[in-house]
Amino acid sequence: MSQTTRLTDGRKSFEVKKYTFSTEVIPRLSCHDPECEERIENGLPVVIPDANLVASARHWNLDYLHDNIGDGKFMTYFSNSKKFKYYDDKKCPNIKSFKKPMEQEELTFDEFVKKINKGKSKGQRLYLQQTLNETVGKNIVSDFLGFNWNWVTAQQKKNSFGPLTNNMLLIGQEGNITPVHYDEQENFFAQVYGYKRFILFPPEEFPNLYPHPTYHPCDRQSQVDFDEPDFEKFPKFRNASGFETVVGPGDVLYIPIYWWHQVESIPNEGHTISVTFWYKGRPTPEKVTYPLNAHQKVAMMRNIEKMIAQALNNPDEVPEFMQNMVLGRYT
Ligand SMILES: O=C(O)CCC(=O)C(=O)O
Ligand SMILES: [Fe+2]
Repeated sequence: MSQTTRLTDGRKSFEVKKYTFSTEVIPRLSCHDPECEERIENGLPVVIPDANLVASARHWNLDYLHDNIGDGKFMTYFSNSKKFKYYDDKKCPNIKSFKKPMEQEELTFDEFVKKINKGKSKGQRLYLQQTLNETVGKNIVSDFLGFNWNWVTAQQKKNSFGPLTNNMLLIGQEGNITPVHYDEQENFFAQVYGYKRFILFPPEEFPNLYPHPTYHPCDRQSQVDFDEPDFEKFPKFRNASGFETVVGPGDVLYIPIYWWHQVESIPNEGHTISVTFWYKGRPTPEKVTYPLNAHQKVAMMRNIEKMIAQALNNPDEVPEFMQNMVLGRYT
């Protein structure tokens, strides 16, 4: 029997699966609370219930989007399990034995809605993940313009984030899971419809989470499966300890750059709808201070790994090269 635990978003409470690691709750703070500002400034996650970032989209649901989103194409992922583990198509040739963990196809919104129902009979799940673009209909444009750009742009300026790179629309079936990974951008994650469980780990947890090599299609994703952790292969995963929360309609979660996150659409209203606000990170400071922080060290490791892979010009040679460099010398 798998154990469960209860999590709340402050309004509703949910029974969720209990994993092997311990977690603390991510603080939920008003956008007017100085502590909320402090956390964002210090690169710490916080749930903000009253930023009204996507209040203009509070009426969004599948029917409304179906009628208003237009005839554009939406990248949709198909998985035969609950998990949607991201992979980079361009890196697939680097690993000959790599089996794609999911399929992807660009669909119109109408096709997406129809395929959700077809998928159900085949035990196949869908997850739409598409950057909002100019193909959307006029009502969606108007909702988009009504986002609280004042608040989010003020945050960007105050915290010296780089430019906004995109707003990704995510529509997932309940039960869908985005396995644990980190992104190289700052993210104000806005929940529109339904509830999502977020499990976060700070960049310091890099050694406990065993990310795939940078040249692997699943770069930035952990190799550890939370449902069946292989402690022999990944012994330090026993030391992992994280943070978690549930976000519901109207909530914003600040996910700091390089913070690990697993995201689970909680079974409740059939599906979930979210919009991301991704920003480039802060510029590297002119005067570096020491010791470097964990996120700077992760960025450095990535650069060194990429340099080695590029210099060898053959991904197959990287593991032995890395081992020769480290094993028995630094271990
Ligand atoms: O909501 C999800 O399923 C994934 C979201 C995510 O990974 C992100 O916003 O960076
Ligand atoms: Fe992410």
